[in-house]
Amino acid sequence: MAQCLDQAARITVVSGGKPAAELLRDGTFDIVLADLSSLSDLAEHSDDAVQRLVRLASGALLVALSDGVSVSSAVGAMRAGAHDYVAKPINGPTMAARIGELAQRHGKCRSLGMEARNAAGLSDFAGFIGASSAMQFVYEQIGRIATSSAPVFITGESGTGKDVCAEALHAKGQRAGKRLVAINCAAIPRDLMESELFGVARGAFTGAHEDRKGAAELADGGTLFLDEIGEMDLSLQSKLLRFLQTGTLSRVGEAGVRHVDVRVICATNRNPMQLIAEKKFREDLFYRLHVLPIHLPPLRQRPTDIMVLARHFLARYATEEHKSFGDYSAEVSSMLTAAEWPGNVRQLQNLVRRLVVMFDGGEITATMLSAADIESRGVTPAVDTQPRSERRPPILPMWQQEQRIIEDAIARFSGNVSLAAAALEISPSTIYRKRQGWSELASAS
Ligand SMILES: Nc1ncnc2c1ncn2[C@@H]1O[C@H](COP(=O)(O)OP(=O)(O)OP(=O)(O)O)[C@@H](O)[C@H]1O
Repeated sequence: MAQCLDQAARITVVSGGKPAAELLRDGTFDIVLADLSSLSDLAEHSDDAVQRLVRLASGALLVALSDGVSVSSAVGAMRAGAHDYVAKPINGPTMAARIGELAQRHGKCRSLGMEARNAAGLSDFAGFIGASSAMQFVYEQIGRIATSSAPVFITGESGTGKDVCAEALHAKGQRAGKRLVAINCAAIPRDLMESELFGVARGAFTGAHEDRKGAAELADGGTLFLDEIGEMDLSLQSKLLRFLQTGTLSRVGEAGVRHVDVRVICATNRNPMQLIAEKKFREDLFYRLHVLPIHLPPLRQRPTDIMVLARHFLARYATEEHKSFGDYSAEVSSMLTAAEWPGNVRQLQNLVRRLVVMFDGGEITATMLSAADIESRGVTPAVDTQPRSERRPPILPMWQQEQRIIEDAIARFSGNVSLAAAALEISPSTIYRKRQGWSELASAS
C-alpha cells in the first residue's frame, strides 16, 4: 500500500490496541487503520476501543478494518467515531484509493501530500472537465482501476457525473472495444426490469413474441452499467447476486443457463449504508459490488471547477447556436462561484445553455444571469385582470402541485421525459419515481 500512497507517506505498524494507543498519545498521525480484531487488549468491546483511539488520535482519520462484512459492526465503528469502515481482505491500491477518497472528503489531502501531486493536474479527462484536486483524485482513481475487471461502485449526488465516470472507466479499460450497456434501475418498471437485464425467452409471457437478449448479454465482453442500483427490487437483487457469483444467467422463461462475461459498474446517489439499514438493499450484494468505490464530490466542494465548467459549456453551446459570447463579468463569476449548486454540474450546464439560447451574445452580465435563473424556476408573472377574490385558486396538496409542474414540463417537450428533467434540473429517474408515487397516492385517495 505504501507504494500506492504519496512517496513521502510514512507508515508505522504496531500490533495491538495498547501499543497503538501509546503511539497516538505521543505522536501525530493523519490516518489510523485500526484492525478491529486486534484491539481486545485495549477494551473488551471493539466499539469502545475505537472510541478511545479516535480520542487519542485527535485530528487523524480513523479507518476501521474488519474480518467480516457486517452492517452492525460497520455502524458500531462509525458510531464510535471511525471515519470509514473497510472489510478485509483489501488490496493496497484499493486501500490507497479509499484513503484518498476519505482525505478528499475531510479536506486532508494537503497533509497527505496529495495537493502537491495534483498541482500539474489535468483540466479535462475522458469526458470530465475540471482541474480541482478533488477531480484530479477522481481521474487518478479511474486511471488506476479502469483496467481491472472488479466491480466499481460510484456514489455522488445527482448531476455530479456518475454516468460520465462509468463511460470513462469503460473507455480507459481493456473492454473499450466491446459495448458499454447502461440500464437505469429507477427508470424501468419493476415487472419489466428482469427481462431488460437478463433477457426473455419467446413465449415467456404475453407479448414475448421472440427471444431477446437483456442488457447483461448485450454487454458480453464489455461493461454493464447499473445506474441507480439503489432502486432495484429486492427479488431482482437476489438474481443479480447469483449472476455476479456464478457469471451465468437465465433469460426470463428459460430453463438453461448462459455464461456472460461483463465488468459491472453501478452507481447511486443514495447512501448505500442507509439503504442496507432500511432493508432496501441486500448487504451481501452491496459487498459484492462495493469492491472499487469512487465518490464524485459535489460541485460546491470544488469551487475552482465552477468557472472552468461554465466557460466550457459557454463555448460549446455558443458554437452549437452559432452565437458569439465574451466572458462572464467579474460579478457573474463571483455569483456562480459562490452558489450552492444542489443540482451540481447538470444545473450549471442547464443554466449556461439557457443563457446562450436566451441572449444573442456579448459579455454575460448579472442581469442576464438573473433572467436565465428566473426562467429556470418558471416564475413568469401572469397578466391578471380578475378581482383578487376570484383570482386565488384553491391550495392543492404539495404532491399535486409538483405533479402539475412536472407534467406541464413533459407536455412542453412533447412527452420527452429526459428534456423535461433537464429543464427542471432533476434526473429523469426522479420523474419516473415520482410518477410511480403519484399513481399510488391517487389510488389511495
Ligand atoms: N466534470 C464534468 N465535466 C463535464 N460535464 C459534466 C461533468 N460532470 C457532469 N457533467 C455533465 O453533467 C450532466 C449530468 O452528468 P451525469 O448524468 O453523469 O450525472 P449523474 O451523477 O449520473 O446524475 P444522476 O444521479 O442524476 O443520474 C451530463 O450532461 C454530464 O455530461
